[in-house]
Amino acid sequence: MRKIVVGSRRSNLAMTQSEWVIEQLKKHVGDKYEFEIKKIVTKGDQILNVTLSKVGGKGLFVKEIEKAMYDKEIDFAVHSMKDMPAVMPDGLIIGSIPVREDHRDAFISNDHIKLEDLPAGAVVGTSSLRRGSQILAARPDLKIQWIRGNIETRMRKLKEENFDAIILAAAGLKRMSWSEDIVTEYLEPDVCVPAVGQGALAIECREDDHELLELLEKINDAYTEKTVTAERTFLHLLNGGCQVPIGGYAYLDGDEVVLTALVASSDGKTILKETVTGTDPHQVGKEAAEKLQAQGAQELVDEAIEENQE
Ligand SMILES: NCc1[nH]cc(CCC(=O)O)c1CC(=O)O
Repeated sequence: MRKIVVGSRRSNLAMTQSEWVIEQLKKHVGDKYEFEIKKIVTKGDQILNVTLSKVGGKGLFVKEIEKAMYDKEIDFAVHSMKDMPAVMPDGLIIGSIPVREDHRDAFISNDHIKLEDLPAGAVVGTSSLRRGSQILAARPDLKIQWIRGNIETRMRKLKEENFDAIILAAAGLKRMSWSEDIVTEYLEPDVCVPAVGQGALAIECREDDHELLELLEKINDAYTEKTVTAERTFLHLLNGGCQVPIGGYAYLDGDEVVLTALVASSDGKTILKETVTGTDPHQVGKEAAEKLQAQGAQELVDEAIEENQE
């Protein structure tokens, strides 16, 4: 009997996600395999008081885990899709994309005041340029203040510090079984385009582990894979890391992928948004990138990268 070692960040969300994946796999393998979770501390988990975009962005959460995979200390790792770099390192692949959780952002305010009813000058906490930008586009009279920490920490800061509202991914709340009562409203993509891949998981493994790949294939979700592929193709072509407000959300309408893609300025004054439809997710992602580029998206990305290097 083969023991499969799952590498996981030690946060509650990461552990919950890893456990969820193991549960799904067990439905297909019976007791043919044994699973074990190995906790790994990443740089991103250690640096808590700096804006993520300033310390190198997404790669921070995955490097140590990838090393453990090369060294065969672990066999696969469960990541939030939105934390995955656009390009996979040599020898590693996304072996499976399970069914997506809720893709939306959840708006959580003190006294359950909705976004449109917040008084002028109210403070919204987020560490996401994408969320900040779209909130300011809808409500230029609000203030965005950076907030970091896991869900528990942010909820505590909402109550104890000078925040009127915070925004969290609905998926994280749902996976952690937080009551929906804490959510004031879910922001639909027409108000706040989610992060590319938000709510989806990526299972990363060695590309030559064919036995494991065959197993992971069983929990791959074709709908999620297709839509996330369109979103990630768009992200990759615009070369947008965490430095620029960027978002993308796709769903299927019959055979067709419908992708809404966004690139914006941090102050929310420039919002470039396009919706593209087609049957080939790569083509749809590419077309969305081209359409936004034609509107000046690359300039926004380049400006943001320059600002970040100062
Ligand atoms: N940015 C951090 C992060 N990465 C993944 C999730 C959980 C949601 C998901 O799976 O997309 C979160 C929390 C959040 O954005 O509120």
